[in-house]
Amino acid sequence: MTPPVLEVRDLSVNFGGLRAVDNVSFAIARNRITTVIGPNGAGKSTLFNLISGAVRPRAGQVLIDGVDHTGEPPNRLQAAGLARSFQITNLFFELSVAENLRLAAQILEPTRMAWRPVSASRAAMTRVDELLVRFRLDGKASYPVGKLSHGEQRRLEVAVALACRPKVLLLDEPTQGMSHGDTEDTAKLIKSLADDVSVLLIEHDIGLVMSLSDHVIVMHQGQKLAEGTPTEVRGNTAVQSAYFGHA
Ligand SMILES: Nc1ncnc2c1ncn2[C@@H]1O[C@H](COP(=O)(O)OP(=O)(O)OP(=O)(O)O)[C@@H](O)[C@H]1O
Repeated sequence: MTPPVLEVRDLSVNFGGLRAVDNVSFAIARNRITTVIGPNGAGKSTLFNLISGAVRPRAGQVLIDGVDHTGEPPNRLQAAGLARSFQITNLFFELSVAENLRLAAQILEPTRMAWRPVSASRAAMTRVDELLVRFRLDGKASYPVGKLSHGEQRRLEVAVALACRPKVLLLDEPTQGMSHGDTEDTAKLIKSLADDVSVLLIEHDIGLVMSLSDHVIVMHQGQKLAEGTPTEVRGNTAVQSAYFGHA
């Protein structure tokens, strides 16, 4: 049987006396959108930090395609197929849109080509062109990132994360701070990503969660409170009282 593309088993971490993530286990399905929800402080970002190698777990395992990658640094996890989008913070604002994508896509070049200038990297350039079109940034390829709108910067951020053709993409609140129109566009874009990549998302906009997700994981006080389809989760009384504020 094919293993899940990403699985976490009994993942835990403490910050001082606080168990920020407490024995959390789940698997995400291939080419599906799985969303983590939960009130502020529930442990969602910490869970992402554990999965992406930013924080080492105290216990538990992170498996990609059935292989244990627990505690590996982000670059090793990226090589194993895991990418994370960082809310604009890893864009180079003074470089152009295309240059940002080229740098991220450079990893697709064979190692023996690594010394060549970025502009001579055929595999990377092909990927950049694909992403520019797909993310509707082709008209702005030569713009410095600092000149893009907030919505365009967020879109570029996701494109940069996808440049290395990951198997799993972690997206932390991809629509935060966006206008209504940009949020709708981004939702459509994320939906279309699942053709190529399995997506794990943190999102607060519950309308978006319900329309976008194939599967929802609910966190509360560091623990997994429930998981299921959006309808199952919404109908769960424990989730209603912990998250929606009524039962
Ligand atoms: N580096 C850290 N050191 C100490 N405590 C931390 C650290 N990171 C997170 N915490 C604590 O761990 C708990 C979980 O935080 P986390 O940011 O993962 O929650 P969250 O669900 O992502 O919340 P939000 O929706 O507000 O972003 C919180 O009580 C937080 O204060």
